[in-house]
Amino acid sequence: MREIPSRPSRAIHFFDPSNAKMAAKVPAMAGTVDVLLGNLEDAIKADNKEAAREGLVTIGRETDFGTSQLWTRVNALDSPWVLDDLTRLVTEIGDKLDVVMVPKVQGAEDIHYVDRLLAQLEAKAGVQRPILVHAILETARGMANVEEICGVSPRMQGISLGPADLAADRRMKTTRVGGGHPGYLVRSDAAKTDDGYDVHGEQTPRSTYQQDLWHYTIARMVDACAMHGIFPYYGPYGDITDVVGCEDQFRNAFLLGCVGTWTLHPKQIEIAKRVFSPAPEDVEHAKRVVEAMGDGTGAVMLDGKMEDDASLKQCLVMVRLAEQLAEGDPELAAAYGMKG
Ligand SMILES: CC(=O)SCCNC(=O)CCNC(=O)[C@H](O)C(C)(C)COP(=O)(O)OP(=O)(O)OC[C@H]1O[C@@H](n2cnc3c(N)ncnc32)[C@H](O)[C@@H]1OP(=O)(O)O
Ligand SMILES: O=CC(=O)O
Ligand SMILES: [Mg+2]
Repeated sequence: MREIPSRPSRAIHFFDPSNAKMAAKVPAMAGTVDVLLGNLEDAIKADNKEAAREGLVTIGRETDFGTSQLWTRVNALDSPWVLDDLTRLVTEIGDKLDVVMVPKVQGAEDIHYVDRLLAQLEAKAGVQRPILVHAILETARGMANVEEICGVSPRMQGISLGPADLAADRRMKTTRVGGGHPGYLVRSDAAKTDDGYDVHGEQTPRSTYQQDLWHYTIARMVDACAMHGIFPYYGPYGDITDVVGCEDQFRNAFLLGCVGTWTLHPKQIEIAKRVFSPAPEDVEHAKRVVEAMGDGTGAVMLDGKMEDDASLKQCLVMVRLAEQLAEGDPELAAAYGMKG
């Protein structure tokens, strides 16, 4: 493969194939969410690992996924389950499986191993196209090696941030699954008083602004992915009830360059689809810039602002994403004024 296929993947929706109630919902979700991911790793009880694997084989065989992709997250490479996960899934449903997500990737050697194993299993099972690989960025060593990981195999489809494991591995002092922390903030200066400085803000309140714990990590991941032509994603937002905080975290990732996110609960799917589809007003503006820029060179004024080759390129990113999403979604096509 010379180029990783770019398909909509705004929401990578996690389900537990060993949970009968959840698994029963999957066929009806096919075609409504960009990616359905059968999770075999964390969040699946050790006693249910085999049931989850077999549940995914059954779902893979029996479900018509329509426009949705089927992904899996296999167990970690140092676990007793991963060899059977890969062997069973590729030989039984390899033709349906688009992407294998590999957790806790440390370096190029992990991807080499999965790459070789997939090639052997694909050949054995007669799978006609390569199954792609997606790494989770959730160890400090993986973070240090992120550029190398992104470029190590032509199967590399993308990378997701794994904020929970990464926080633990880095020994961050948080206890959450993704999202921010109220203690990670900056504070305005203390006012000077006759007695010195009003450090507690008793007379002159000092404003605080919560900072983004994940800014550095996401930005570095985005650069590493862009450099190698693969796709970056935010990961889990564990506070299912905080739909507002979830939307903000997703939007930060979208603005920084991510193409999608994980969804852990059905209520996060709508948020992900909305946030990772460009806003119609931004698409409208981008189309006007493209129109105004003519052959794409020089500088023009539009609404009092200078536009040139560089802003045109940003606008083309927006328009092309909108066109891609409009192709499979009549409602978005209408909102963008594009052909569905
Ligand atoms: C750090 C990491 O690795 S994150 C990735 C690993 N974690 C996961 O994959 C978690 C996936 N999600 C879940 O397990 C669940 O959503 C939980 C445990 C968070 C919450 O589950 P519940 O307490 O059952 O949620 P809730 O009661 O709101 O569910 C409402 C309905 O949605 C269903 N549902 C919940 N989550 C999902 C899901 N991910 N996919 C499909 N259906 C789901 C429930 O079965 C329930 O169905 P019902 O109305 O027929 O009873
Ligand atoms: O697997 C995801 C994480 O945040 O850890
Ligand atoms: Mg993890």
